[in-house]
Amino acid sequence: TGLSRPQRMLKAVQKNATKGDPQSVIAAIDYYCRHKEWAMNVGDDKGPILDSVVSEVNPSTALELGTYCGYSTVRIARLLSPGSKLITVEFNPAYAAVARQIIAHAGLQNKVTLVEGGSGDLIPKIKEQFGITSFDFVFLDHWKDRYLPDIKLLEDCGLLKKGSVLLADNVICPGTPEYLEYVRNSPRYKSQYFQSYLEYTKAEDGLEKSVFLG
Ligand SMILES: O=C(NCCCCc1cc2cnccc2s1)c1cc(-c2ccc(F)cc2)cc(O)c1O
Ligand SMILES: [Mg+2]
Repeated sequence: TGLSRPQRMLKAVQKNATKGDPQSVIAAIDYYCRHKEWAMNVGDDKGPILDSVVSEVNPSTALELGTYCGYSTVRIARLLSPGSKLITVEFNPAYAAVARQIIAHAGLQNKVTLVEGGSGDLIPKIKEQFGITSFDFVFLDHWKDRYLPDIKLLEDCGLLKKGSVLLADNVICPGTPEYLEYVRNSPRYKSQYFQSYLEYTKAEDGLEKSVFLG
């Protein structure tokens, strides 16, 4: 059966990107996915919106749910200040194996902790395992029907504080209707929609930024 799609993407990164240069890793993945084969990275339309929110928050502690091949992990980690930490969670071991190599190719492995497992199982263990009291920034990009239960879990575990910023991918396509309804109507969040496009396509998608009000 040969290489998987993530493995083919990794080969394209190893061939075309400069080791230790996150921007070249991002460019190599975007080129591959736009011209060779589509993949579910946040991509180069939504990516700059992600960048601007991360830069504005400048998080000391960040959480990413849904690593996939590490594209958004690299986008986030390259913007973190020295001493800041990104924890990224991936359910699929094969994806995680590729992501580790892509993150390492970008030279960002010291800023990133990749954890394998389901978000529902891992979130309650984060405080004890990583000594983190709360997250300044959370990027949601995993199972779309887990966005809502998982932010409630983050609240219940005391992992959000006043001012914590949530950024959710795919709120239009594939869509996260229950999540959107909740964050847009809850008095505990101030929400804002950033319209964009589904990665590497002309279909509409967007990111929802929600500030936790405590
Ligand atoms: O499913 C998507 N992302 C989630 C992968 C779920 C794996 C994980 C579950 C889990 C549970 N716990 C912890 C960690 C994790 S990681 C996804 C799909 C599309 C898409 C696909 C077809 C299409 F026609 C149009 C859009 C676009 C996107 O940008 C996506 O992000
Ligand atoms: Mg996504």
